[in-house]
Amino acid sequence: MFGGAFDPPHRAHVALAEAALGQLGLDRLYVFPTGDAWHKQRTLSPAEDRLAMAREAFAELPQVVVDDRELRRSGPTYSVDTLRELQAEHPGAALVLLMGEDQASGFERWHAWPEIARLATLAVAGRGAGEGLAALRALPGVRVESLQLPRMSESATEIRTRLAAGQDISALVDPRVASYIARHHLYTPT
Ligand SMILES: Nc1ncnc2c1ncn2[C@@H]1O[C@H](COP(=O)(O)OP(=O)(O)OP(=O)(O)O)[C@@H](O)[C@H]1O
Ligand SMILES: O=C(O)c1ccc[n+]([C@@H]2O[C@H](COP(=O)([O-])O)[C@@H](O)[C@H]2O)c1
Repeated sequence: MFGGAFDPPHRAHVALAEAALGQLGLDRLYVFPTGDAWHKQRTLSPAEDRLAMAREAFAELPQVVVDDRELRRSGPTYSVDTLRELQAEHPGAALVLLMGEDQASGFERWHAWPEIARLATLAVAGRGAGEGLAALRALPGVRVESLQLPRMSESATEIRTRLAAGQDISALVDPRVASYIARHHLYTPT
């Protein structure tokens, strides 16, 4: 499972998914655009736009299923709820939760994290100096895998900032995502 605001999805998200598919031998990767991101300060772009962009961004990875259930769920989005559902739908499957290191550093603040740790192995991609991974490994009962991929500086924040300033984002996102953003006038001052 790979969850995120995907506001917008960018090249690092896709590289992380590819690395996980290859290195962990995943049969399938469910991508979940977040519904109500209780842990983020800002209001996210509309669900339909983030879902459509995620579908475009991951379109070339046949093992990826972009799933809208977190967008349809009411109340705050908790990954533990999604993992419980996946476990019920795929009895006996070994579940893996992907995340970047910035999320790993705050994992002990996630809702019901000990249950998440029982339900899934956490696979973490580097994004900082390594302290997020160390913090995660120090938590009791957490199974951690480290994904090997070059450090990528892309962030959705940078993309939104560049668009607001009228700058080019073509190096940071899939061309189909760039086209969706342009057609729907996303992230530009009105
Ligand atoms: N450059 C990156 N390297 C590694 N992991 C990343 C990177 N960008 C995003 N991720 C991970 O992808 C997941 C979804 O991230 P999200 O959709 O919030 O993107 P973001 O670029 O972090 O967004 P924002 O800048 O708006 O906070 C998170 O687990 C995050 O850690
Ligand atoms: O379940 C939680 O409590 C929880 C707390 C923080 C983050 N998450 C999930 O982690 C994923 C990445 O979050 P973000 O902020 O990087 O987009 C996304 O699927 C969030 O729903 C989940």
